Formats: sequence, C-alpha cells, structure tokens
Amino acid sequence: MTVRIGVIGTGMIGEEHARRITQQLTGGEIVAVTDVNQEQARAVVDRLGLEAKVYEDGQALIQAADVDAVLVTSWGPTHEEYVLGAIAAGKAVFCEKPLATTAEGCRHIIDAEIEAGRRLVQVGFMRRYDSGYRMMKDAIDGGQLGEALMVHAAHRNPEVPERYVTPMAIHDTLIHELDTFRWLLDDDYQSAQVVFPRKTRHAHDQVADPQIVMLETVKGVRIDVEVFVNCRYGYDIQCDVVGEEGIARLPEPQSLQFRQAGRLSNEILQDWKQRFSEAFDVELQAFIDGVAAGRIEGPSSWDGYAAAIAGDVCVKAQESGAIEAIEMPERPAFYG
Ligand SMILES: NC(=O)C1=CN([C@@H]2O[C@H](COP(=O)(O)OP(=O)(O)OC[C@H]3O[C@@H](n4cnc5c(N)ncnc54)[C@H](O)[C@@H]3O)[C@@H](O)[C@H]2O)C=CC1
Ligand SMILES: O=C1[C@@H](O)[C@H](O)[C@@H](O)[C@H](O)[C@H]1O
Repeated sequence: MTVRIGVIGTGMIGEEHARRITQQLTGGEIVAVTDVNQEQARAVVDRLGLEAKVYEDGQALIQAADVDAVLVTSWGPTHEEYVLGAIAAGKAVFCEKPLATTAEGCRHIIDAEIEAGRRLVQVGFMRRYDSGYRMMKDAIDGGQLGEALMVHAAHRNPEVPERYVTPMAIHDTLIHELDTFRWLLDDDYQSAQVVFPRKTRHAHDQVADPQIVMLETVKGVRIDVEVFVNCRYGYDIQCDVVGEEGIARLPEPQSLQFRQAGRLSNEILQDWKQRFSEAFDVELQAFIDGVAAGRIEGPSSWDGYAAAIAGDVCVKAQESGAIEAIEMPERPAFYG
C-alpha cells in the first residue's frame, strides 16, 4: 500500500518533509498540498516534481478522498484546528511541534483522539529518533550510569529572526528538550525556574538571550538547559546525563577533522535541517509505516500535552523569576 499524504504548510520544513518522503523514504506519496501562500504551494509541487493537487485550504485537503494521512507543517497557532480536522476525518496526522500552542489546545486534541478510539497523532519530536539520543537512552535504561542524577544541556542557534521573542525560547526551542528529557529519563517535571545571564549584543530588543532554564523532575533529577539563540558560531545541541556510575555525553554530529594551515578543526553544523536530518528521516518513515500498518506510535498527543504544560510554566517562570510548580495530570490508560 502506498500511503497518500497531504501536506498543510509548504514552507521550510513542509518542503523538506515532502522532499524526503518523495526522494528518500519508501511507501509514501505526496498527493495534495496547501498553503495560505498558494503560489508557494504550487512552486513546491513544481520544484519537487510532485503529482499533487494544490488545495484552497487545509480542511479541504483533509477531506479529500485520495488523502490517507496528513502532515501539519504550518505555523504553530494553526496546528490544533488541522489535527482536530484530521481526527474527525479518521485520518492519521503527523503534526510538527508544537502539537498546539497551549496546553488547553493539546487537551482538546487528546479528548478528540480518545473519542475516536485509536491513536491517530504522531508529534514531530524528532530527537527521539536521533541515533545519539537513542544511544543515551539505551545506556540509561540498561543501568550503565546507575540512576540519573543531573542533566546539563545547551540548545544553541546561530541567530533568530526579529519575530522571535522571549517566550519562543520555550515554546519554539526548549520544547524539544522538554519532550526529550521526559522520554530519556522516563520521568515528568515538578518545577521550573528561568534565569537570564548578561544579554548578548547580538539579540534584538524583544528577546532575552541567553536564558538558563532549570527543571526538577518527579524523580528528583536536576536539569539545566542553556538556551542561546544568537550564539553566532553554529547550530549546537549539547547534552550530558550525569549518573551515579558515570556520565553519558550526546555525540557530536559526524564531521571530518582537518589539520590544516597550522590548525586542528571540525565543522560545526549551521541549522536544524542538517543536525537532525537522519532523525527526520526515521520519524517520518515510522509515520508512513505506522499508517500502512494501521498503528501510529512514537511521540503522542499526550507527549505534546506534557511538553506544553511544562512550557507554559517555563514561560510563567520567565516572568516571575521564581521556582514555579509543574502539575501533570494523570495519564489516561489510552496513552499507555
Ligand atoms: N522539528 C523541528 O526541528 C522544526 C520544526 N518546525 C516547526 O514546523 C512548523 C513550520 O515551521 P517552518 O517551516 O519553519 O515555518 P515556515 O514559515 O517556513 O512555513 C510555514 C508555512 O505554513 C504556511 N501557513 C501558515 N498558516 C497556514 C494555514 N492556516 N494553512 C496553510 N498554510 C499555512 C505559511 O504560509 C508557511 O508557508 C512550525 O510549527 C515549527 O515549529 C520548524 C523548524 C524545525
Ligand atoms: O524546532 C526548531 C525551530 O522551530 C526552532 O526555532 C529552533 O530553535 C530549534 O532548534 C529547531 O529544532
């Protein structure tokens, strides 16, 4: 069976995902696209040589008889309506992070999915599919570190646009760590605090940069994440898990080491597309295979909700400077 996929939002990542489904992955075909910028949608169809219909809007695409599954790669505030539309149509949906921009929006999706009676949603938390993070999880689950005690992490972007403002350091950027560390540690959060070091002169007026987010998990693990989105030198993701018996460090992405002109150097990647390219491949192949098998797995709506709840509290902590409690509701049996 070829899974016929519709893409809502043919911007940067929408085109990237359509390209990889068309040119690299197996079992999927892009048969429909839409974007509020219809010209852009048509340009992506031409650039990728797709046999795909351009739809007026996302809901029309979702209803199309020849669309088996939906990719939501539009802007965050539009995700909830499209995910709910796909669920109502009984169609599997891969939704890029965030699942919804508020915990309440995620709750609406959870209620609809439980009502539908089967998992239909996979959330685009691709770090769970990154080989380095998977090796870390194997080491933790295998007891090689003993119990995890602390996590030291950094999420560095070379620069961000003018539209990027202080809360986005949480909802747009840290959301990846908020999901990853729940999965890595098999844990949930109990508190968050945000502090602001001296501001870099490379940050515009509306974004506090860098930020340090400190989290405590239910099991007592202490996590600190540096979020630095105008670091200038590259796209740099770091993670050390400190356990009773040792430390596991996230591997650097593979790169050539040069001895040249009196220097020893490695390339530092410059964006998320390069750094997590393989993880995107694996997560989307898993989605295609899941649709074909009628069994969607991977990051669920509950994971999207949990990250959103923690994210909302982190934004509150940005404003208060205090240690803010994170209260996670009981996870329904539906989400295992
Ligand atoms: N997993 C990851 O590492 C990454 C995830 N993302 C996520 O992917 C989503 C898209 O981000 P980008 O591709 O960077 O943005 P983008 O701005 O390049 O593309 C978004 C596209 O959605 C379209 N759009 C907006 N509202 C729409 C609507 N109501 N219906 C149809 N199309 C609509 C826009 O016209 C635009 O073409 C965001 O949720 C973002 O958080 C983005 C980059 C990396
Ligand atoms: O999700 C992503 C972007 O939307 C976000 O803006 C970046 O900060 C992250 O590094 C990237 O993974």
